[in-house]
Amino acid sequence: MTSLHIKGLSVGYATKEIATNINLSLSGGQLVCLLGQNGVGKSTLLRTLSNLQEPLAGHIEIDHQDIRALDRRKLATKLGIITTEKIGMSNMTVRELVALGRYPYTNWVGQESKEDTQKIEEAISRCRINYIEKSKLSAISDGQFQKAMVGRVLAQDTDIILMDEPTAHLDVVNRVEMFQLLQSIVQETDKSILISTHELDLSMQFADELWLMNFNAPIVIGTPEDLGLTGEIEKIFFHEEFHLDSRTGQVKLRQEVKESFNLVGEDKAFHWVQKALERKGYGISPEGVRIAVEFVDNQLVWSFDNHKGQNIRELLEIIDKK
Ligand SMILES: Nc1ncnc2c1ncn2[C@@H]1O[C@H](COP(=O)(O)OP(=O)(O)OP(=O)(O)O)[C@@H](O)[C@H]1O
Repeated sequence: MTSLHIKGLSVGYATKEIATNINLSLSGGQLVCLLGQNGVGKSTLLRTLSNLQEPLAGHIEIDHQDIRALDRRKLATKLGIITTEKIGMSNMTVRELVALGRYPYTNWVGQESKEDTQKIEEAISRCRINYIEKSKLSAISDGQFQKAMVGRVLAQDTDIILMDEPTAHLDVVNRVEMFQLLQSIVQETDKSILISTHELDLSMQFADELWLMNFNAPIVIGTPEDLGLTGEIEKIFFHEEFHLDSRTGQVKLRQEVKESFNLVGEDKAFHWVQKALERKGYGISPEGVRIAVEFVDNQLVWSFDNHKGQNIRELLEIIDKK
């Protein structure tokens, strides 16, 4: 199995160094999510790892060979990358796009061998895009296009796959489907996938490992759970006015709590009432006035200070009037 080792790597541009002294490894059957704020250098790192950009210092080794010593075709049999650049081939069909992944293997006339055909068909099925394989790229949605791009890199059949923001511009259903697809690939094929992403909540749920990139700091590595526990995740998304709750991926405002309530009751009702109270600047504490909630016959029932009601808006109105 192919492995990638990064040793003392510095990445950046002639005008500025973006990240220095990076030491990391990537190998079999792992989905790794590279997280960090805009401009921290995620794309620069991915481009450097795939030899699209020269490192400023250090080495990137695949199977203990420096990638700069491998010719393009050889490297393309070991590592595949999907960047965010749009490819201007809208007249091509989905199948033709996936077939492009075979370029390191096809013979000089570009004819498809039996093995090529098999790999292309496998990639199409795995990405569940059979139903659009004859469609033109100009006639498919962003979500379908992203899956076709994954199909192309799967057809390339490399052990290591890098992707720059594979869920950019996708709706929530397609974003989840993309993460499920990537997880199934690493679990069933033993490939390693490294993606840069802004999807904190999905990364927490699907990644085997997170690489957290922060400005002027070493990259922090660990399982989502370890980094959630140690507070590292909240650190990289630090902001004076809000923070990201690493358990839920939700934004929480740092605001003065106006008043706290002793919220008690059923789980689902508790969750949504708590969310509403926090949005309005209230807190939850056993010392506060009691708010009891239930969820009966698919209906919220709350009671507070001699009032009873069935929706959260009424509860907030009563609290606000007090
Ligand atoms: N060709 C370039 N020449 C000089 N600086 C560049 C170049 N491309 C990017 N940069 C700078 O490098 C830094 C890192 O950019 P990069 O695109 O790698 O960040 P990123 O973490 O991928 O950001 P985003 O989340 O917004 O995609 C930024 O300050 C950016 O302005």
